[in-house]
Amino acid sequence: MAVYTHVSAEALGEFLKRYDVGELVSAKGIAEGVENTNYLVDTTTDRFILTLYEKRVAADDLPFFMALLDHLAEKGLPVPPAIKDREGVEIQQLCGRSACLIKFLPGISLTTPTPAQAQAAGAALADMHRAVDDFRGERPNSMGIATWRPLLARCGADLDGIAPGLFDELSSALDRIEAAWPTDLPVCAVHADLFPDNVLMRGDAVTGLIDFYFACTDLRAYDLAVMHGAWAFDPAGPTYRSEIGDALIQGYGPLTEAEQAAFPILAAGAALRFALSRSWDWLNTPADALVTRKDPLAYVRRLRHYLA
Ligand SMILES: Nc1ncnc2c1ncn2[C@@H]1O[C@H](COP(=O)(O)OP(=O)(O)O)[C@@H](O)[C@H]1O
Ligand SMILES: N[C@@H](CCOP(=O)(O)O)C(=O)O
Repeated sequence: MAVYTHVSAEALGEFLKRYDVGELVSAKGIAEGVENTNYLVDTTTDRFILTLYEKRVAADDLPFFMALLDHLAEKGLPVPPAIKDREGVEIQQLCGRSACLIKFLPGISLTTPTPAQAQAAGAALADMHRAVDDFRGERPNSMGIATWRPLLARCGADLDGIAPGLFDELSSALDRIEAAWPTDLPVCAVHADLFPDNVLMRGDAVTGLIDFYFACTDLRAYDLAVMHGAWAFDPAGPTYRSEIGDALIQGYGPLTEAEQAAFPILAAGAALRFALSRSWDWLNTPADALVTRKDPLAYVRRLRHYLA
């Protein structure tokens, strides 16, 4: 459930008057998602997503995310830019939160992708990386390799409550990953969280890349490595679906030799990143919270696969 902040019909009707989007017809809270409050909003002229940014998205980062979305939309990518109000403003305040009215994109979020869908999604990631060639915005990765050791330390011995020996296992995985992490690969603006649920599709066609709230400047092959872990395994983690992994990489197109050589360690790093962030959430989200906690062990299993 991802409606943390309730927006009354009166407040929303008043908010929409800033825009040239007609009158409010209906608004429904969207259950999917974990980070922000999202509403599906219908007006007399169109359909939109209203997002209120909750504590995990820093207000200072919103200009980077919105500039990136504007840049990609101008290049024809299927991403949802924020709608500008009559004065050209994208980032607003509503109910005490930063908020944006966002273009609605058609399509459905994937759960179990087919090889053809994985190929199309890999190609869409490559399109994005080409399109940011002339994007000048920069944002350090707030969940990048430099943050993994401090996060591991913050989780600490409590990790062993998730699975016996987990702290030691993640510590030695991090030692290996840090020692082998490449520093000289091509860097660009990356999505950094392009899981199947962040890709909207109709059949085998990508109709939307959404949820850019981890986007940052990092190794471009790391973006593909994040996708590889998220797409090419069964959800619980132990079974690698090579036909999906191959289709994703084929869709993305050729990596440099150095990127290919580094790919297993990048994929291990990505698996560790999600094992750690999910572990932190697991340990710090009450079991009766509105949000469904995601299983950290699904990413520990992927980590074992990449480091085997
Ligand atoms: N621009 C959009 N167009 C259509 N649906 C969207 C759009 N943005 C979000 N959604 C829907 O809302 C859900 C949650 O959005 P998401 O950005 O993933 O939330 P969160 O940031 O909280 O994880 C998505 O799974 C999708 O169904
Ligand atoms: N994709 C991450 C969690 C981030 O959540 P999102 O709803 O913002 O994509 C995970 O699965 O751990």
